Amino acid sequence: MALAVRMRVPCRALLCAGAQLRGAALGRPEWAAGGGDGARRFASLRVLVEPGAEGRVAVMKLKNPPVNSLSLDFLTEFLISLEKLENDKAFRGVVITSDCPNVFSAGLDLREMYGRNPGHYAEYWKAVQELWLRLYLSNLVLVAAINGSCPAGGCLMALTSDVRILSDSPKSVIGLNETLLGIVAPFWFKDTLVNTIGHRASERALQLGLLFPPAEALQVGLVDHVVPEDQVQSMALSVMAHWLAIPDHARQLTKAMMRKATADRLIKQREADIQNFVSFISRDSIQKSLQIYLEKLKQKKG
Ligand SMILES: CC/C=C\C=C\CC(=O)SCCNC(=O)CCNC(=O)[C@H](O)C(C)(C)COP(=O)(O)OP(=O)(O)OC[C@H]1O[C@@H](n2cnc3c(N)ncnc32)[C@H](O)[C@@H]1OP(=O)(O)O
Repeated sequence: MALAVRMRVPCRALLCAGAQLRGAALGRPEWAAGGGDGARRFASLRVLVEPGAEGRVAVMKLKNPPVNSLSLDFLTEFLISLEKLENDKAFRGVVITSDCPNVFSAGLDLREMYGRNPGHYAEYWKAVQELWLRLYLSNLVLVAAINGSCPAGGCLMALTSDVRILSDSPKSVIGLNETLLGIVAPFWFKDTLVNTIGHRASERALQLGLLFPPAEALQVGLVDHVVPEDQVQSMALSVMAHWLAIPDHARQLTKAMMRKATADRLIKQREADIQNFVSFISRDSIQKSLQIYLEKLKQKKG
């Protein structure tokens, strides 16, 4: 039974070791303990982890300004933080939120997917897979407190949570908008969406690259609650308390039962998925689409 509850994801240790090496190579400290909570509060450059009330819940704040794009450095730091929390038996739940105003996460970092070499694309995609697997199969209760815009990879990250709370703001749009960039959401992005909002709604949302405003996101089931911006965190903690009232072993086994088949589809073909990504993203036509999209983002500023 313990084996079933504690599902491990292969290659995690390797990825984390890689991250530590990368950080060390950059000559900066990996972790800084801080504040009165001593060892329980820790931070990397891009992820702040604070213990919440009663110490059973941690709040992870994404801090990769300006838009919390999921760069390789960010992903590796996030995975190390998550592993620390998973390994600390005191923690039963994590609220994931953003430290950047108006943006939860802008999704995958386009600069990691444009103008690089195949080896880099492969390393990056492996880290993206790892993020999804670790979050999707986490034994912790995960609540996404989505306090801003949440496109593409940001939406994928939120979809791995057990509950999503979205701030009621015109900036807080959420969805898998990959087609707008001329790229295609991989099957495991699609599976995660289908498991959340169903097949027909996903088909429409994915083809049109829809970014749902709060009321529509709630209606389609992409998020569970929409609340005023200043209540996102308190709502997340109150929902968390409800989920923590369930015995961990029963909840964890149920979560695994619901999610394992979806995760296994990727686990069984991780290497092929990496190769598909590398050949897709390396195509001249895809690189051109990304270039145009990046230029549009820059022009938007005027
Ligand atoms: C085979 C399948 C392969 C891939 C799957 C990919 C999934 C993805 O996640 S692709 C990424 C999709 N993301 C988006 O479409 C979001 C793009 N960004 C935005 O729409 C906006 O930036 C915003 C998130 C709504 C925030 O808007 P705002 O606050 O007005 O900031 P900006 O001025 O737009 O951006 C500031 C700065 O950040 C850069 N940037 C924005 N998004 C990304 C990103 N995803 N990756 C890298 N960089 C990003 C933007 O270009 C600006 O850069 P400057 O250098 O300051 O101009």
